[in-house]
Amino acid sequence: MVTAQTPTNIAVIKYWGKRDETLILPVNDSISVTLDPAHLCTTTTVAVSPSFDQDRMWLNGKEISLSGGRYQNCLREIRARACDVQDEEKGIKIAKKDWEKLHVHVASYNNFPTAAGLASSAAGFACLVFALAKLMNAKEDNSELSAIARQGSGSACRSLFGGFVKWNMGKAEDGSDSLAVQLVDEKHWDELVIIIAVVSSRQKETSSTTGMRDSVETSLLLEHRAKEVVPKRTKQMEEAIKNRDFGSFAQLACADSNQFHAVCLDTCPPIFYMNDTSHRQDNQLC
Ligand SMILES: Nc1ncnc2c1ncn2[C@@H]1O[C@H](COP(=O)(O)OP(=O)(O)OP(=O)(O)O)[C@@H](O)[C@H]1O
Ligand SMILES: C[C@@](O)(CCOP(=O)(O)OP(=O)(O)O)CC(=O)O
Repeated sequence: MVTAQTPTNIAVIKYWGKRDETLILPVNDSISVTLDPAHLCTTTTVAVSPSFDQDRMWLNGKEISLSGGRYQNCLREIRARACDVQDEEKGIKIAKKDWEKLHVHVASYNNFPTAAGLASSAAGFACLVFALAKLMNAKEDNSELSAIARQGSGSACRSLFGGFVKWNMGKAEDGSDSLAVQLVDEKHWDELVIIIAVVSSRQKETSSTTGMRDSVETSLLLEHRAKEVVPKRTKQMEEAIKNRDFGSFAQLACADSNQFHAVCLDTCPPIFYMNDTSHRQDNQLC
């Protein structure tokens, strides 16, 4: 049995739009900051036993179906990388080839609202992949694991690292170069404080997956954003982070967030992720 804890991450240059829905390959690079694990995080326990007759998962205490492609992709990819496990003290010996036949049980808890816009899928899939990799003794490093977590939820690839993280969109059709890299670790800018103001803990009306699919199909602004705006803005953001230049960082993050919401509004049917409270707080902050 293995237990892992993974924090969520908040994008300051946002991922919005896929060029491949199955492999979860994005239309632009993105940059995020990973929160302190003491705050918004997922805790996931994975267990294996010869008595389990199928893979099962409980999320926040309720059983969920693992039949969806995203969970199956993560399980399959980690199983393919499983290695021998031997713990003489505990009398455990599992050979590499046995993992194909063994089933896992997963229990996961988010200590913050699920599916409410706080990146529960990011912390959730990163934690699941990390815990499975430890359980099955996979030898891959965190960037390699990020490419697997990405197949659970795009933003999850960035939660495998602390500090500021970049998800390189990559070019390869098989997604092999679409992975996360750490830009700077959590100590680089430790005077930066992130305040999360929860304006609603209700489940969003449009999931990120559906929302970005509609945007890719209908928003011309998305195409302009991905091709013209984000490449330049990503470089500027990397520079602001490297220099701990809060003025530029804040300006770029606000501009990117506003453009993301503009793309949502440019989508048919339009998507609204902000409510009256968010607008009131925006007015106070800007
Ligand atoms: N701890 C977890 N382990 C595995 N999967 C999870 C976990 N938490 C959430 N998920 C999955 O992620 C889905 C929610 O993802 P969704 O992208 O809609 O919302 P979000 O990630 O909270 O918000 P956003 O992406 O806008 O920040 C859940 O329905 C569930 O399938
Ligand atoms: C607005 C975002 O938070 C969207 C995150 O979308 P997801 O990663 O949740 O989407 P899927 O890949 O379909 O699971 C921006 C971001 O985190 O970069």
